Amino acid sequence: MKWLIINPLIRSQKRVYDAFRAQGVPGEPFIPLVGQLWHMNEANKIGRGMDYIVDLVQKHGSYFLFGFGPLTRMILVEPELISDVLGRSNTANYEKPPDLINIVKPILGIHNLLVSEGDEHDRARKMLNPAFHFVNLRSMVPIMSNETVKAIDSLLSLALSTNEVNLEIQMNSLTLSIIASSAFGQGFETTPHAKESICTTFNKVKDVIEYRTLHMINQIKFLAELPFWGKKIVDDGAKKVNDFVDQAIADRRSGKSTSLCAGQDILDLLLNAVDDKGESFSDQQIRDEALTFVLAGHETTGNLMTWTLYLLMTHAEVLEACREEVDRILPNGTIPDFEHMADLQVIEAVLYESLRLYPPAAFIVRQCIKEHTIGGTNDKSSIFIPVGAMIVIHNYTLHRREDYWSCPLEFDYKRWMRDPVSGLKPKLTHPYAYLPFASGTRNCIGQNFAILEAKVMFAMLVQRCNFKLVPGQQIVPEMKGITMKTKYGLFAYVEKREI
Ligand code: HEM
Repeated sequence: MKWLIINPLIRSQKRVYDAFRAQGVPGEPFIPLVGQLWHMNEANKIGRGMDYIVDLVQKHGSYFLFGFGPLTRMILVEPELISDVLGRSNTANYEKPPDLINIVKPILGIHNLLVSEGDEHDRARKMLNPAFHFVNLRSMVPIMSNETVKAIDSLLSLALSTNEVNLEIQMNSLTLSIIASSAFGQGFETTPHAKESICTTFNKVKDVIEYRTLHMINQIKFLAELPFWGKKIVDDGAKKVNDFVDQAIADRRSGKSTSLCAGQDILDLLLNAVDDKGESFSDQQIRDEALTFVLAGHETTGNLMTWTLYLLMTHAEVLEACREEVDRILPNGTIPDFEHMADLQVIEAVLYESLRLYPPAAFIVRQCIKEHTIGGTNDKSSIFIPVGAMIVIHNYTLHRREDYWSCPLEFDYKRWMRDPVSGLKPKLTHPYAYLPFASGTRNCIGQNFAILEAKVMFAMLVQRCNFKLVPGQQIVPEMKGITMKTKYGLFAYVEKREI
């Protein structure tokens, strides 16, 4: 009892709580084991889960303490302080939180970009950074557009048979197809039933992981190891997905399968990546990294698409501006390619604004492993961060701060339009006021891929479909697993647009 609960979940959490309170950091009261979970669940039930934190910022200011179940967290929405947590000078003082590791470990292992630390992470990041430069992603644009054509066909036939369509499910399935086809190539498309079987298994495992995370099972190590609450589904599913990826790697190595595009896909890039000494990744590392891209890359981008379509359906003038641009740059149903991307400026601005109001990664968590001070050493506003402290950078609230954004709750894509002469994006009021892809050494390696993919999908959906929101729905954001989705789905009538 003492080692499982009292020490890790009560004493150590209270120690961190007291260390912050002694410095005058405001916060909600310390309640052992449950913290403010009850309040948060009540807010979630009525669709105010995200706004609950917005309200706490109103109450306490831009940093404060909050009990996420047994775990004490410091919520941070102050850009200057955030820059000290995410910035390069303090990288060595933080790690990813153990609960994130528990969440992803069953399917991705621990040797991957998302959760590895130190030299292992630095090496992999250096080896993979070049792969995600815009130019290297160029060859994958046809995979993105081909998958979107297929998804639009099935979306339209589904709409004919069922009348209303849940766009959230459709968008997540499209982005899963794109990232998996970009990661595994031919085998994914041509092996009989591989695509359906792997996607279904992957989604089933993710659903169980989501359930276990919502019920605090993944966050508490000894609970996560017990053979209950869907653990077998996760273990069996992970084995099936891993076996498939091992086969895809073996087939690519032996030349039995190739990428689905003219150039290299993600699997080729992983196979060809070398470190400073000219050494490659092992097969197990390639498998874990490929699956990490699939997990980190599909739901985030799927949610971006869902929220963007919601905003499009509720802002007629935005739809009009997008249509005008798409019909001019991609006339008569032209399929977008890499060369069109720079010209799709309204489409791009709409996506950035959507990421501001509805960031799929609604918060970023770091655990302090070496004590230090943020906010300047002598300053009255400085905060000493003790070892074990968990910092939550709450993007959803940060992106809605009145002092950093004019009319923060308005959907105004024009704030992101590039300068027509220089082509540069407008300057932010603070570099750490907008963090949909995080920042610093652990920022999102896939952000170029995500923006490219979202531009292709969004431009084609605007070009080829008419969307109308099914009236009477409540559309509210909620954290599910590690991303922010709609609480009840996003239902729309979809029709083919004549082009
Ligand atoms: C709209 C889409 C996306 C959003 C909003 C997003 C957001 C983020 C954020 C906020 C992080 C930092 C997480 C943290 O520090 O805890 C992250 C990391 C990461 N993302 Fe993304 N992501 C997106 C798409 C993608 C795609 C398409 C891929 C892969 C192709 C990807 C791969 C990764 C990986 C591997 C990491 C870990 C990087 C590291 O720690 O070195 N993401 N992402």
